[in-house]
Amino acid sequence: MVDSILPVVLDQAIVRKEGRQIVGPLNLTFGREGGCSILVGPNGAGKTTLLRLMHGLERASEGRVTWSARKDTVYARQSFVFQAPVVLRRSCLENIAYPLFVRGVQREKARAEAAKWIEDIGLAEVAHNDAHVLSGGEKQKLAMARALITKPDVLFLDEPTANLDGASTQEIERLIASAVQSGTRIVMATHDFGQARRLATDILFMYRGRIHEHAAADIFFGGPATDEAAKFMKGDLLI
Ligand SMILES: Nc1ncnc2c1ncn2[C@@H]1O[C@H](COP(=O)(O)OP(=O)(O)OP(=O)(O)O)[C@@H](O)[C@H]1O
Repeated sequence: MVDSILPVVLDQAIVRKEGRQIVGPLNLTFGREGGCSILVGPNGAGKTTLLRLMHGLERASEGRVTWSARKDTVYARQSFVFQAPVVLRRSCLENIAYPLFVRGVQREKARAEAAKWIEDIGLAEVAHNDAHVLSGGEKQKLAMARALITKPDVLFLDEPTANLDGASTQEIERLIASAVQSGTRIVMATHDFGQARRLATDILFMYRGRIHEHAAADIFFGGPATDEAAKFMKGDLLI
């Protein structure tokens, strides 16, 4: 078994939709060094498309995305949490255990592991309730636990706290920080600069489908190198 599905390399990767180039060409590598890479940039810059491309939900129209493992391993060892939490028609506990079930882990063992996670996210009392009755913040915590239970090499997060209040955001950020500590590489999009400052090891500033700037978080927040990023940081409209 490989140690990690990383590095992943994007080589001249382009995504076109309806004849329009919406992302790329991108040349990028996410290595094994760990951490939390955060994508920032205006609406429509291509952040979601880039995350989906890496996760295999979009195909490169040109160029390549190359992982350091076979396809089946790559799919098994990465997860994605969307802005709107995805909840399966099952109990809360079974939602969290589900990725272990599909990987062939024995049911009791999977449930025992899920029970630790449900305790950790504060939903033990509703473990056997239908997950659809949870609040938005609770659903997102559930989605995070389900994404993390397999200890993925990489976790993609697309604005995971966009619709959440402060307390729920804090909980999700705790899970993200703890995943980074455990060695999961995070690649995440956010519009929340405070969150980017709290979590990022490096920042990728995206604009019009391209990465305009990629820098260590302290360097980026100390003063972006490009005019576009500086304007964006100031809150100026980028058109
Ligand atoms: N399926 C599609 N068909 C056509 N155009 C698309 C499709 N998906 C995305 N786009 C376009 O691609 C561009 C990039 O979209 P994307 O959602 O990746 O941007 P984003 O940076 O995540 O934006 P936001 O911050 O608003 O979420 C946008 O102009 C969008 O309209």
